[in-house]
Amino acid sequence: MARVSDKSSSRKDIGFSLGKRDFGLTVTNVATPQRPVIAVPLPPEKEKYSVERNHVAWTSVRQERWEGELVVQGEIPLWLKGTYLRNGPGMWHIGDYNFRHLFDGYATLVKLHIENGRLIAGHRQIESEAYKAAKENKKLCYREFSEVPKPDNFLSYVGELASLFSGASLTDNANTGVVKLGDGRVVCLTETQKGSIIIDPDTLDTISRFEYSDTLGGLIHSAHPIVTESEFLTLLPDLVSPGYWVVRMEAGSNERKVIGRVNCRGGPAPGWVHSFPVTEHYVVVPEMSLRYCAQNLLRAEPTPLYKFEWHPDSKAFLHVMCKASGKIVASVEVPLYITFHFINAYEEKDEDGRLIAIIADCCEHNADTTILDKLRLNNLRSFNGQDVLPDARVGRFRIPFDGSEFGELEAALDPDEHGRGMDMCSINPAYLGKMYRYAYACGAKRPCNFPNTLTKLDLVGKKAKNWYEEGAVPSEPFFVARPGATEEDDGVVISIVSERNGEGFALLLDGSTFEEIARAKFPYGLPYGLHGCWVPKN
Ligand SMILES: CC(=O)/C=C/C=C(C)/C=C/C1=C(C)CCCC1(C)C
Ligand SMILES: CC(/C=C/C=O)=C\C=C\C=O
Ligand SMILES: [Fe+2]
Repeated sequence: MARVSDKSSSRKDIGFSLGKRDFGLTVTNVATPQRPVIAVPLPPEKEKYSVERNHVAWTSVRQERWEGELVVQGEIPLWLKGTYLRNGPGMWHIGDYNFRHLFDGYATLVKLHIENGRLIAGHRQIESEAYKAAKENKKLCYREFSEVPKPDNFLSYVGELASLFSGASLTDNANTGVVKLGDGRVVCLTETQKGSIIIDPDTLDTISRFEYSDTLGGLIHSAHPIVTESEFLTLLPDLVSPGYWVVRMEAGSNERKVIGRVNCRGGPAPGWVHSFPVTEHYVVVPEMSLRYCAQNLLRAEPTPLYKFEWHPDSKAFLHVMCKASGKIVASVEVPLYITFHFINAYEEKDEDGRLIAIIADCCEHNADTTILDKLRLNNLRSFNGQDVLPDARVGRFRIPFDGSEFGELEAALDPDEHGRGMDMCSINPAYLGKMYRYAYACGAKRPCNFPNTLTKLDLVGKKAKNWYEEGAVPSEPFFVARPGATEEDDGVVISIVSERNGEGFALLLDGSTFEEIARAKFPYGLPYGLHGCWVPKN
């Protein structure tokens, strides 16, 4: 078993209790955790799929924060210097009250600081207003993805029902992703604009809310902006006059400026936009037929589609906007689709170098909305060996530039290559918006109820290579390129794995061979997390 050294045992314990269930948080001394690590014995073979209620992936993080050095098995390349940060909803209860959906949890940031082949890890809760209010009042005070405060405490805490429309009751629980802006600031994000929170990548301290200094307004945005050294691009859905504002914020600024606007072509509201892709010159604006729903926003009890509504009759579209002019240069109807995550996009040229189409790839759930409800915690916690994860594929859109009304959607490779599970993708960032070959994602080794493999996709060779360990739930494989690399897959892939026995480890795979190069055990398993970023050390 890996040893764990603790470099912060003198830190003061400022544990607190969220209601009756005591978290005993902020225990930084891992040698004497407040609760023993519960080593759940592996069930006998015949019962190996007995209901997994206590998988650490779906269990609230056991301490508010921890930091220490991990023992590394294998070898971390010496060129890898920096901090991997991963964000995600890691605390799913307030006292005895349990949240329902994976996306409801309060944000848990994890760091892996890597230097000279050594690894210092840590995790910490983000001090959003929503989290602090829950701690102080021992109850839900803001609207989360599916959770809504009960009228009495909601009214007493925030004031009035109209606060929904002003945004005052919406959460700022920045639990989806984390990005490093071109100016070095590190920001945690979710789908509400107020849930943009600057953190310190070394200490994981919450610094302040990221205030957008413009007057663009709106309450929500895409959870996945496109961030480069020079800019931050995002989409602001307009729920009043259905459409999307495409906006750009220069590195170093807090002011977003409008590039252009897309009006929706179908339905009563914009389609949900969790992410979107760009090419070198264009922004692709997806209009899914899973649309925001004002009625569902107001509901106290979630529906199986949460804040959304499925409108297949309203059709599905992809719009292409020129980044330089803001003009819409193509807008096509496409087959119905469901995606959280676009992978990448690029411009297709003919032999004379003329642009003939845009190719956009995503993790596509076969236009089946049930994936959203499959991510309910009760479902995730009740795996009993049944193969209940709906099929997904790498959906490849082709948007022709010849004035056609329709675009195409096909699987980019045989979905059986990755067990027909597909989500949580990354690419080599140097290939953003460009023709690319490789993507890394989570696939499925069936039977399963959640993606359980790390998968390297070769979109040219139409093959996938999968990493799998029984009972393991790995998070998004995140690619970090080797400085000076000339091959697309020359780098490492980082993931954090939660194990069935309550343990967990950081895992490094070689980006090219997809073989394990190192792993380092945490003192205790961490809950599942969503998206990460890399903060290089120069
Ligand atoms: C964790 C993740 O991937 C998504 C989180 C999404 C959230 C928190 C969405 C919140 C929303 C509301 C609280 C009301 C308005 C609609 C919507 C943006 C879905
Ligand atoms: C984890 C996930 C989907 C898994 C499906 O197979 C989606 C996460 C979305 C938010 O980031
Ligand atoms: Fe996401």
